[in-house]
Amino acid sequence: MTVPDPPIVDISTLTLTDVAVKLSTDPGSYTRRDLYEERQTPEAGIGAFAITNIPSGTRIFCEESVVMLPDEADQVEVYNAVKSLGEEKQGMYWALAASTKASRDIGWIDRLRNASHEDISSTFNDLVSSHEHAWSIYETNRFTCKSLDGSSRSLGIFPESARLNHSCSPNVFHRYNPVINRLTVHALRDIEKGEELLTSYIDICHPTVVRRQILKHWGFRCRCSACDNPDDDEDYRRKQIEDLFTKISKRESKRVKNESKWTDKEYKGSLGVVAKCIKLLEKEGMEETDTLGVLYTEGVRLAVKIGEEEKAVEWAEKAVEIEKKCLGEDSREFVAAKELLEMARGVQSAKAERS
Ligand SMILES: C[S@@+](CC[C@H](N)C(=O)[O-])C[C@H]1O[C@@H](n2cnc3c(N)ncnc32)[C@H](O)[C@@H]1O
Repeated sequence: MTVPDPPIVDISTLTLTDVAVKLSTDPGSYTRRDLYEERQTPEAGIGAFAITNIPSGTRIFCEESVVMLPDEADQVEVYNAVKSLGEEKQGMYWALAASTKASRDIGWIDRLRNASHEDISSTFNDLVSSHEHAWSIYETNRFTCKSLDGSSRSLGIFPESARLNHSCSPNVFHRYNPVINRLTVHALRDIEKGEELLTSYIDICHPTVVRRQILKHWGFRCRCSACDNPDDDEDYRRKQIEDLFTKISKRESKRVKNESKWTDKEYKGSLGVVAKCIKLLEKEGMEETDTLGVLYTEGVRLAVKIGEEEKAVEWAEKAVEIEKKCLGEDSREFVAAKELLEMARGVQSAKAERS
């Protein structure tokens, strides 16, 4: 039986007001220094370490940016933004790590020279060095900040969260939340006292060789368990996951173009690919919003479409759990997942009443 298209909640169409009216409290801005401390690590500069057991889903950071600039900002704009900060925030900025190499693009140096109306020749070298230092800090510590509708991207510096080192098997999850204009960091699993809090700077679905290549940007070689013991099986599974994501997105683009001609068989085919990928992700313990969260949501849509309401409700419940754990109840993803669950339950009860 083919049911009519359900009222799918597309999170990109949820407006700020839609989400804001569902929020009752302002989360404030905080870092849970009762849960972690910063200290020097042997090889990775400063890191953040749990000083007590931290349960899965705990929000550890909820931080405002000190600098947030459009994606395309250059060295001059970054430097000017930093110099316009108050003394305390500037101090926090300059204290951050600077690991990236100088950019090969030197066009900004001409722009800097042209922008100055004074004779600065004697201090020009120092000025260029300061710009390069500000840029390297920016490049080392920036977090991506997407607008609510996902149409624009900025880069932000959040000086407390910037102390989080990287792992390809992370135990915390970071994401800029445009609803509350904060970067949030949540525990992805139960974290034991003494463990370092590690987030992933990159898409963890890539195999080791690709992850290493991307991580060169930050000037280090990752020593996490996935990179140090690159087990062929694990790498193969990550590659499989990456390929399945590509397949799912290709099928989805094809469906959008041929919506009216898309048959039940094709919906079932897509559901099969999604279910396979979900199984692999569950096995790998990749339980983030960008991996399992996205797939559960896609799976619910397909399962409802071909009349597998029980599966749809099961996955929608899991999607709600994942969004709550990774992003919290004040995220649009959580709100959308709850609405998806209500929709799936609604379709299920309507079917039960009919039969
Ligand atoms: C955002 S900062 C993280 C905090 C930094 N350790 C500090 O001292 O402020 C990123 C930099 O930390 C270091 N880093 C992060 N994760 C690392 C890792 N897994 N192994 C070695 N160095 C790492 C690299 O120098 C990287 O460019």
